[in-house]
Amino acid sequence: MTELEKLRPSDAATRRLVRRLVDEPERWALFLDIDGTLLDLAATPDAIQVPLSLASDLSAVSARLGGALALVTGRSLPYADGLFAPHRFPIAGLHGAQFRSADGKVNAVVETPAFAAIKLRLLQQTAWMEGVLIEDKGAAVAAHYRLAPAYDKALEQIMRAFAEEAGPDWVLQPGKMVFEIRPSRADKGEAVASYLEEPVFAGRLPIAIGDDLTDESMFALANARGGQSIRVGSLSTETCALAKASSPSALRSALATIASSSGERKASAS
Ligand SMILES: O=P(O)(O)OC[C@H]1O[C@H](O[C@H]2O[C@H](CO)[C@@H](O)[C@H](O)[C@H]2O)[C@H](O)[C@@H](O)[C@@H]1O
Ligand SMILES: [Mg+2]
Repeated sequence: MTELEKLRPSDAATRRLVRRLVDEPERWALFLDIDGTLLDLAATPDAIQVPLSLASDLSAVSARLGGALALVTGRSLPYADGLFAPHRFPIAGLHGAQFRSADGKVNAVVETPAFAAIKLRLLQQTAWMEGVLIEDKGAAVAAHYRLAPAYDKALEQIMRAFAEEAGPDWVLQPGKMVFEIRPSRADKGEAVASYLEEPVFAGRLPIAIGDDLTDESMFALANARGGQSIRVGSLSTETCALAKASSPSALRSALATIASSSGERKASAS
């Protein structure tokens, strides 16, 4: 049994991922969501834990793919950078509204004074909701009710009204125990499409891996381009993802296997 087989990830979708990226690294481009996909979900946005070897594993997998690995997240770009420093990946933050190319160029929506005023009123209007957390992400804002599920409906109403008031440049983005108001000009699918125009990614088949509603647009894009899409963990809503992985830890173990198999190809091929 090869080293690769001893480190077998825990489910079929991640096993296929390992096979693909080990046997044909020149063929694929990898687009990874962060929360609920690379990282286990936590009670609050800042309570997440980044496993020690994850950043270096991601860097090794990126090297194996010739740099064709991007993170596509609802987190802000600076926040996502901080999770994996000193490694710097191509990152699309705020669900695609902040975009850093493989060559480091950044194109991002900035908040307006009117949006800043809306965020302030949101804080004031939800101050009484014990356990609701407002996450200010600059050109986006998230209202979390993971610690206060009873406020789900009331919070949705408030966020819907503010999204309306913010106008066509912003849109309501529901997620796991969260309602967000994010810039409407780009979603994760459009971010992946933009990466696929870049020399590092061009000509490769996309593999999009995510866990939440916001990832459906990149699953659809990957599927439409003849690539693969994997939904991680459990979510009650329908998905267009072609495969399911059991958990972020199953995905992390697959990435560790790929990272540790530098140079090794299919045993039978050797
Ligand atoms: O697109 P992602 O990288 O998955 O980011 C989506 C949102 O993730 C964060 O919220 C979620 O994770 C939190 C920590 O595990 C959890 O407490 C919360 O309930 C989840 O909704 C982040 O706070 C958001 O800004 C992201 O948009
Ligand atoms: Mg996620």
